[in-house]
Amino acid sequence: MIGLYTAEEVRAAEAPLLAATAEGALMQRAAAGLASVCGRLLGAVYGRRVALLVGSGNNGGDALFAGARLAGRGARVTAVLLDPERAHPAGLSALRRSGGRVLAASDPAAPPLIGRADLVLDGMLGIGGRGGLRRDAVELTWAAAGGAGIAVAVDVPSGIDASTGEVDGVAFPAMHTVTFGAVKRGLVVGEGRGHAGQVHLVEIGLGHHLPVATAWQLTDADVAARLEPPSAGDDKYSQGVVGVLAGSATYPGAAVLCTGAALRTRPGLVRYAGGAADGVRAAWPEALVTEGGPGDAGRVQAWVVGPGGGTDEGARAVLAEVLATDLPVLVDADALTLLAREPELVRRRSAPTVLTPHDREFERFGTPVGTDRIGAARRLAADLGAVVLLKGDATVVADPGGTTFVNGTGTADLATAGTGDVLSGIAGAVLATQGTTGLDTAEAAAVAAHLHGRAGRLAARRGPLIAGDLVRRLPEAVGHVCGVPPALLGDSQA
Ligand SMILES: NC(=O)C1=CN([C@@H]2O[C@H](COP(=O)(O)OP(=O)(O)OC[C@H]3O[C@@H](n4cnc5c(N)ncnc54)[C@H](OP(=O)(O)O)[C@@H]3O)[C@@H](O)[C@H]2O)[C@@H](O)CC1
Ligand SMILES: Nc1ncnc2c1ncn2[C@@H]1O[C@H](COP(=O)(O)OP(=O)(O)O)[C@@H](O)[C@H]1O
Ligand SMILES: [K+]
Repeated sequence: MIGLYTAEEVRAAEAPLLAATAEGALMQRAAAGLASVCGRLLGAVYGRRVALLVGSGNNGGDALFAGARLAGRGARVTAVLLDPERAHPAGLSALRRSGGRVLAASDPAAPPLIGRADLVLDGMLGIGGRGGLRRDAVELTWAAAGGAGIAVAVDVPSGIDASTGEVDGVAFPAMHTVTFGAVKRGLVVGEGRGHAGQVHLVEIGLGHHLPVATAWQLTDADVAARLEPPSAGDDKYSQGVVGVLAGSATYPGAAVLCTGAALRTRPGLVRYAGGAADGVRAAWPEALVTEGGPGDAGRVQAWVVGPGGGTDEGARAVLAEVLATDLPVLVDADALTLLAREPELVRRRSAPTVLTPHDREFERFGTPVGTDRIGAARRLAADLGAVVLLKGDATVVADPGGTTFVNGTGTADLATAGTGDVLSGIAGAVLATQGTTGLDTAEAAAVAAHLHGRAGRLAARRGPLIAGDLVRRLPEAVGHVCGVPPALLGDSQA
C-alpha cells in the first residue's frame, strides 16, 4: 500500500531529519532524484532546452539545483525567477556555475522562452504554497501550458493544496510530478489528481520519520493479495453468497448490471430478489431469482440494496429489513436517498455497512462534499458509524475510525450511466467473502473500487465504454491485478 500524507505530516517528519543531516543535504537528495527523472523523460539531455520556474522558497531551490545538474550534462537551462531578490542563493550560484542563465519573470523574453522549452520544471511553490497562485505565477503557468515541452512539477504542482488537492483558481498542469519523501494526498485526490500527471516518488530518507499513514492507495499487488481464488475444498456456498435488491419491473437495467457485476466478481452464488426478476433471469441464468423480498431470497452473506429500487414505501421496507440483519449491507442510489431521511437505520447497526454516494447523494446527508474529499468522507463515516465510499474521479473510501483509501485506477471513461450499479455489484461480492477472507470492510470497498477502475481502463482501450462493458471486462480486470495473461481468461476476450 502507498501511504498518503498531508503537508503538515511531511513537515513534521522532515524536522528531525533536517536536524540530523548536513545543511542542504536533503535538498541535494531531492535535486539529484529530480534531475535523474528529468533526464529519463528527456532521453538525451545534451543540447535540450530546459526552463526552470523558480519561486522564493525551497521548492525553487530544488529546481535550481536540479537545473544545475542538467546544465552540467549539457542542457541549455534558463531559470525564470518570480522574485529575483529572494531566489534560493546557493541554488542560484550552482546554476550559474554550471553555465545556466537567469531571467526575471517580468522580462518579456520569459514567456516565449518557456513556450519553446523541451522541458519546463515547475519550482514555483511546494508544500509551502498558500492560497491561489499570484498573477506572475499564473502567467508563467499559462506560458508552460501553451508550450510543447514536458511539464514537470517539483514536489507538487504549484497552485494545488498539497493536503487536499484543492485548486483555488489556476494550478500548474503537470504531466509528471516528482515528489520527495512521501506521496502528498493532494497528488491523488480532488482537482490535484488531474494536475499531477504521473507521480514519481524520490526517497530522501524520510521513511521512518513518517507517522503510520491514515490514508492509503492500493496497488494491483495489494488487491491481488486480498482476493481469494477458489480452492479444492470450496463449493458454491463457501465462497460467499451475495443478495442483490435492485431495479424494478419498469427499470430492470440497474438490477441486470448489478447482478452481472456481482456474478462476474465471482462469489460462489448470487441471489436476486425484486421487481426486475424477469429481466435478471433472461440476462443471467447463473443467478437464483425471486420476485419476492429479501426474506424470500434465501441465505446470503452480504446484501446490496438500492440501485434503481425507487424510494416508495415498499423500497423503504426492504431497506429497513436488510439493515435490521447482522449481515454486511451495501447501500447505494435510491436507498441512500431513503437513508438520508432516516440515518438512525444505519447508526444503530453493528454489522458492516458501506454507503456509496456520488456528490449529490452525499449532500442529502446534510453537507456538500466541498473541496476536501477525504475530510468529507471521514466526517460522514464517523457520523453514521459506517464505511463511506465517495465516488468520483478518485473514489475515496473512509471508515468511521478515519482510515481512508484513495482509488488510483479511476478513469473519466467511467462517467456514464449505470457504472455505479456495476460498482455496487462488485463491492457486494467482495463483502460477501469477508467471512472467509477476513477482509476489513473499508478495504473490501477499496478493492471493489480498484477492480471497477481497472475494468474501466481495460474496456476504454477498445473505445467508448458503456456500463455493460465493465461487467464483461471484470474477469480480465481480476486477471490483470493477479498477473494472469488475458489469453488464459476465456470469454472476457469476447
Ligand atoms: N524542508 C525540507 O527538508 C525539504 C524541502 N524540500 C522542498 O521544499 C519545499 C517547501 O519549501 P518552503 O517551505 O520553502 O515553501 P515553498 O513551497 O517553496 O513556497 C514558499 C514560498 O512561496 C511563496 N508563496 C506562498 N504562497 C504563494 C502563492 N500563492 N503564490 C506565489 N507565491 C507564494 C512564499 O512567499 P511569501 O508568501 O513569503 O511572499 C514563500 O517564499 C518542498 O515542497 C520541497 O520542494 C526539498 O528540498 C526536500 C527537503
Ligand atoms: N470523471 C470521472 N472519473 C472517474 N470516475 C468517474 C468519473 N465520473 C464518474 N465516475 C465513476 O463512475 C461511477 C458512476 O456512478 P453513479 O454516479 O452512481 O452512476 P449510475 O447511478 O448511473 O450507476 C462511479 O464509480 C464514479 O466513481
Ligand atoms: K512546484
